[in-house]
Amino acid sequence: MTRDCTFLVVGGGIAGVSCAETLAICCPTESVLLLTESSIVKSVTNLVPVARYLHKFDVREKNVTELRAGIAHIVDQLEHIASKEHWARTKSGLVVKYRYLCLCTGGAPKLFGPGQEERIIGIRDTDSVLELQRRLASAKDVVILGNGGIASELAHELQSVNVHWVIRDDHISATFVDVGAAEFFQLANKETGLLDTTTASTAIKRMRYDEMLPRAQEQQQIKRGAALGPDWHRSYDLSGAGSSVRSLPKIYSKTHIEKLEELPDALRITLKHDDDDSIEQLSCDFMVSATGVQPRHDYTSDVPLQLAEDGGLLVDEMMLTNLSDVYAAGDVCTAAWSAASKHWFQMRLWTQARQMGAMAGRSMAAALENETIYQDFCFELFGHVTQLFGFPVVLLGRYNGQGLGRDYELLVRCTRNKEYIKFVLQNGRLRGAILIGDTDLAETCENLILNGTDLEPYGDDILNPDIDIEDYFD
Ligand SMILES: Cc1cc2nc3c(=O)[nH]c(=O)nc-3n(C[C@H](O)[C@H](O)[C@H](O)COP(=O)(O)OP(=O)(O)OC[C@H]3O[C@@H](n4cnc5c(N)ncnc54)[C@H](O)[C@@H]3O)c2cc1C
Ligand SMILES: NC(=O)C1=CN([C@@H]2O[C@H](COP(=O)(O)OP(=O)(O)OC[C@H]3O[C@@H](n4cnc5c(N)ncnc54)[C@H](OP(=O)(O)O)[C@@H]3O)[C@@H](O)[C@H]2O)C=CC1
Repeated sequence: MTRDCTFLVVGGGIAGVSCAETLAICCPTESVLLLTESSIVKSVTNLVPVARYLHKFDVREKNVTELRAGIAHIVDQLEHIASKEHWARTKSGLVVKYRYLCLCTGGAPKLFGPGQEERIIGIRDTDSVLELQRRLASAKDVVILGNGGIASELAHELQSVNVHWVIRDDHISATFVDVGAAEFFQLANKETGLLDTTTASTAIKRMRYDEMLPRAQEQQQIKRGAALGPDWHRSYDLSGAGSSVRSLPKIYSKTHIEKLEELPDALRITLKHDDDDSIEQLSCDFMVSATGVQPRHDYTSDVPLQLAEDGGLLVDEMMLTNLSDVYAAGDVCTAAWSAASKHWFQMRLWTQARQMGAMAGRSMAAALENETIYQDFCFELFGHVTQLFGFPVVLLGRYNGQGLGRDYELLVRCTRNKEYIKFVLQNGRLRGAILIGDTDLAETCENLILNGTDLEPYGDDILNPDIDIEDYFD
C-alpha cells in the first residue's frame, strides 16, 4: 500500500495541526496529509491578542475529519522514515511518499521512579485525567511531586483530599515564578474570601538575586496522547473522597524522595529534607508525578535524527532537523538557536507549539517555492499568558533572570491579594517581567524590553503606583 503527498505532517496536537493548516493556506494546490495516532486532534480557537506578541487562546478538541479543506488524514502511527528516498512507513505498513515531512509527535510525561509503580501516574491527555479522576474518587491522601505547571494547577484544583506537595525548591511554582510571587499566591490562597481590596497596601522593593540554575532531569518514561488544553481542569470534577472542607496543600519544600514502597493498599514514601537531612514518611493512595516532559519520537530513520541534551529533535531557525527535508515542531523538538536569543528561550508550551508548527509550515512552503524567508518575529520575545492559583499571569522575556548570571536587579511592586509585578533590569534596561493580576502592563513591558529603553533615569518610580507607566512610555 502506498500513498503520495507533497507535505506529510505527523501528530494531531497543536503543533501538527498548526503546521498542516499553515501549509493548506500557503500552498492550496498541493496535497497536505496529516498522519495522527488518534482521530481526535487539537486546534486553536478564540485567539485574543493580549499585547503585540502575546495571545490568549482556547484549544478545542475536534475530529480529524473536521479539519479545514485541503488537509487529508490517516489515523495510524509513524514507524520509520526513509529520508534519503523521501518516504515514511506507518505501523500498519502503509508507505507514504512525501516531498517534505514535519514531525510534531509531542512529548510524554517523564515519571519519577523506574516506571513500574502502579500508584504513580502522570498527566498528559484526556485518558490520563480520567485515570486521575477514577483514583481520586476513593482517595484521602495524594502526593504531588514536581514544581512546574501541572503541580501548581493540581495543588490549586484538587478538592476533598489531603494534598501533600513535594518540591525540591524553597518555594512553590518555581518554573514560573520567584519566591516573592510564590508568597503572594500562598497568602492570597489563605485569605481568599477575606479580602478587602480598599485596604490593600502596596510595597516596592529593589533587590539583587542570584540566578536559579536548572537542575538535572531524572527518570524517564514514555506514554501516549496529545496534551490537554489550557484550563483542562475546569472540565473535570477533581474531588477526592475526603472531607469537603477546603484545606490548603501541605508543602514539603527543599525535599527529595528517598524511597518508594508499594503496599497492598497504599504507597509509602520516604522523604528527605535537604536542610537538615531529616527523614519523614508519608502514606498516600497515589502520587502524581508532575515532573516534566520527555520528547516523544519512538520511530526509526535511515539517518539518525540529531538529538539535543534534553532528548528533543534539534531544529534550526527554519525548524529543519539534520535530515534532508524533514522538519520538526512543538514539544518533540529543541530549538538550537535558543541559547543565542536575547529575549526568547524555549519552554514546552501551547503558544510555542502553535508558533513552531506555523513556522515549520511556512518554511516547508517556502522550500517548495524556492523562496527565502526569515524567522517569524514571535521568536524575538518569550511570552506566556496563563492562570496560576486563580490569578492571570503574564511572563515576558527573561522573567526569572534566566541566562543573565548574577548581573541583574529586580524591582518588585506587590499589592496584597491584588497584583504582583516584577521587573528584571540589567544595566537599567528591562530584560523580563512577571505580571500577576490585572496589571494592563503587558504591552508596555513588551515595548520596553524590545526597544531596550534606558530606565535608569526613572529609578524606582518606574513602578510607582501613582504613575501610570502605560501613559508614561506611550
Ligand atoms: C496537563 C497539561 C496542561 C498544560 N497546560 C498548558 C497551559 O495552560 N499553557 C500552555 O502553554 N501549555 C500547557 N501545556 C503544555 C502544552 O499542552 C504542550 O506544550 C503542547 O500541547 C504541545 O503540543 P504538541 O503538538 O507539540 O504535542 P502533543 O499535544 O503531545 O501532540 C503530539 C501528537 O503526536 C501524536 N503522535 C505521537 N507519536 C506519533 C506517531 N509515531 N505517529 C503518529 N502520531 C504520533 C500524538 O498522539 C499527539 O496527537 C500543558 C500540558 C499538560 C500535559
Ligand atoms: N499553566 C501552564 O502554562 C502550564 C504548563 N504546563 C506545561 O506542561 C508541561 C508538563 O508540565 P510539568 O510536568 O508540570 O513540567 P514542568 O517542566 O513545568 O515542571 C517539572 C517540575 O518537576 C520537577 N522535577 C523534575 N524531576 C524531578 C524529580 N526527580 N524529583 C522532584 N522534582 C522533579 C522540576 O524541577 P526542576 O526544575 O528542579 O528540574 C520541575 O519543578 C510543561 O511543559 C509545562 O510547562 C503544564 C501545566 C500548566
